[in-house]
Amino acid sequence: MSAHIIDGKAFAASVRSDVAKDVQSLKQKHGITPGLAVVIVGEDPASQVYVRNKVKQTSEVGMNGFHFEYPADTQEEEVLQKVHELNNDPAVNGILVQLPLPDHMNETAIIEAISPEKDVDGFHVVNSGLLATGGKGLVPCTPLGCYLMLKDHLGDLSGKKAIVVGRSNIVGKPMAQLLLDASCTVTIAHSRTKDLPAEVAQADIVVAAVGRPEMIKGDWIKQDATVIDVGINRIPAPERGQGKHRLVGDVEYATASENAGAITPVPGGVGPMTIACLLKNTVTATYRQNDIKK
Ligand SMILES: Nc1nc2c(c(=O)[nH]1)N[C@@H](CN(C=O)c1ccc(C(=O)N[C@@H](CCC(=O)O)C(=O)O)cc1)CN2
Ligand SMILES: [Mg+2]
Repeated sequence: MSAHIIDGKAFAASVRSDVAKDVQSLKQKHGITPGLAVVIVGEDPASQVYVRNKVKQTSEVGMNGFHFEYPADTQEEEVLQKVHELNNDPAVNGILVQLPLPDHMNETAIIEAISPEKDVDGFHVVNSGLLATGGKGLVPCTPLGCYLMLKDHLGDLSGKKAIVVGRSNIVGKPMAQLLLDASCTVTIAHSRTKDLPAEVAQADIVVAAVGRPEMIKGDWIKQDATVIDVGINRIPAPERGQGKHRLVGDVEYATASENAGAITPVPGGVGPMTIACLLKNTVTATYRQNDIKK
């Protein structure tokens, strides 16, 4: 049977609509307009598209957006200076520095310079520590989006076997923490995992975040499993014409759809939820900074 398609685009629209209501209420009841500052360094075309969408959606939900662009050869010190300025700006409730940064910059140093209360990407070590210890921090947007889609589709996740393929600090590890927190039995798989097909075949929930096109084969997927595909890979598509490309995920979508109970598409799955959760985190940060209970 063909899997249910989890429509991340529609779900993201509903998250944004809830965010817009919260923003309206913050303005009316408290006279506060949440502000999100986005910093981008360099000219990576994909990053520029993501940042443009972040800035556009920030204003669509009624928040103030602040956008700072730096050329690729900017010194790290200049970006750190901007982060310090934004940390001290009361009109700014959320700060994010778009990744990846140019090679000469120390990504960790820049992320750690962001005030944890304004770190709406949830990448600061204080926020990862809070997530790991069950505290109330800010949760990275992509895993938060995956988690919300899983909860919406499956309801109670407790007791389910979940596998997260990929162990990055920004997706794999926080995703595993969220699933563990929801009482799943969690396996984190990576490039050294022995017999990955056998590990995947046991999972009720598969989160693929390896960044390798269609690496997870459809026939590995257990019958009726829920598959969340974080990968966004651009591959050549000569069938569409010379020099053309298409997007695929980390999961072999067509064959996985035959076994899975539900699956996220690429595009239109996890990607749109990343930006919706960024806006959600900015509202959460604003509530907390102003000691307002929702
Ligand atoms: N500071 C951050 N940097 C990066 C993050 C992040 O969360 N914070 N995540 C990614 C990029 N990203 C947001 O920044 C992002 C990626 C993809 C999408 C998205 O909507 N993708 C579409 C397809 C778009 C396309 O055609 O290329 C989809 O999946 O439908 C949104 C946000 C790395 N950097
Ligand atoms: Mg992300």
